[in-house]
Amino acid sequence: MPETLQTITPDMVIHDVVTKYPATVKIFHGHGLPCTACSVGARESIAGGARTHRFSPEKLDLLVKDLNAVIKGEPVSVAPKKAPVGRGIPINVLGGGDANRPIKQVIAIMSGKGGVGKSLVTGLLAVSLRRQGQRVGILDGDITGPSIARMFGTTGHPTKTANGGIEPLKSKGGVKVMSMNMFLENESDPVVWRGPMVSSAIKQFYSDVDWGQLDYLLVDLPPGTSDAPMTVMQALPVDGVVIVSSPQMLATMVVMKCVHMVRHLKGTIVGVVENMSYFETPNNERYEIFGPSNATELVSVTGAPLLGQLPIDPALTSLCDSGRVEEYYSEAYEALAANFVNTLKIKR
Ligand SMILES: Nc1ncnc2c1ncn2[C@@H]1O[C@H](COP(=O)(O)OP(=O)(O)OP(=O)(O)O)[C@@H](O)[C@H]1O
Repeated sequence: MPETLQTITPDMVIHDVVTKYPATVKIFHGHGLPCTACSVGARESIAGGARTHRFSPEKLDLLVKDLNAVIKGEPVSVAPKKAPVGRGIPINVLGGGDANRPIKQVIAIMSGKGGVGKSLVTGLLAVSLRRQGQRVGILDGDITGPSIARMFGTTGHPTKTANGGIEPLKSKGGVKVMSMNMFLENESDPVVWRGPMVSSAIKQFYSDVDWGQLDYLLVDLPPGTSDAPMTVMQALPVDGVVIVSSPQMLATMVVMKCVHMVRHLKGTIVGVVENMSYFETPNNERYEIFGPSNATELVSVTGAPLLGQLPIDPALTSLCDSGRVEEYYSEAYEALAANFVNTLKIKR
């Protein structure tokens, strides 16, 4: 039975309306109300937004009438306007569910603490997904500390495509990569930018890059829960978040901060990964170098499945440093990629 439509009223929060009825985003913009592209829209009512933008009562009535019309598939009084990728457009509204969009799933990889191997896990997950025949891109959202391009050995500067977009660099194995390093004269040049410039670069990496058709765009977020990762989460149509942690109590405590942040932004944690779980000797003996696993706890605090427990492997460091991450093979990463794909199939 079709779901009963709820009548949209001026007191409803803009975020709730566009989350429930994504078609309304273009109507808000058609009426010249940009709240869906602004962080205020996450908590502002339709009437409040209209007040801020000096709508007359009649104009507000017309907007509400059109919002109700569009959800019923009836004609509206304005030309629906394409909404910019913006802060107030909730996670999933721009993304999920549209089988025709060129990038099927945008997944952010996040860690509360720096150095737990988030970038490495992003890179190796992409490698394994690619081996399984998936079309994968990596957007290196760590603008001030990018490492993805180096890991894949993608050198050179991106060029313009025929339609004016930016062509991402492609790794040997076919992973499309976009990273700030590609725009620097020297890889070691620092990017000394304030927050707004960082967020603008990240948005451009999403919207101006010609990603083509992708099954997964993995976004390697900057570490922590500060302004930068929050911007990524708000600026891009993220369908889900994978949290990477390591077996330390401290890391689990910090994971809680990620969980709160993702929930605050109304996102979905699709899985957790425990990196550096153990070291395995050539005789298959396992040592838990950083202490016993706290995967069970990770699952319980996030409410998301454990996608993989990854070993410490000294071979990785030299492969990453020499841009040969795609030469690495480990069953643990193949299992991670398989779990990732299956989990997202279920979520879809
Ligand atoms: N499982 C592992 N085995 C061996 N080395 C690892 C493993 N995981 C990560 N490393 C190494 O640890 C270092 C830090 O990893 P990485 O840069 O991926 O961490 P990060 O969490 O993304 O860091 P940042 O906080 O700077 O973004 C790298 O040199 C990486 O090669």
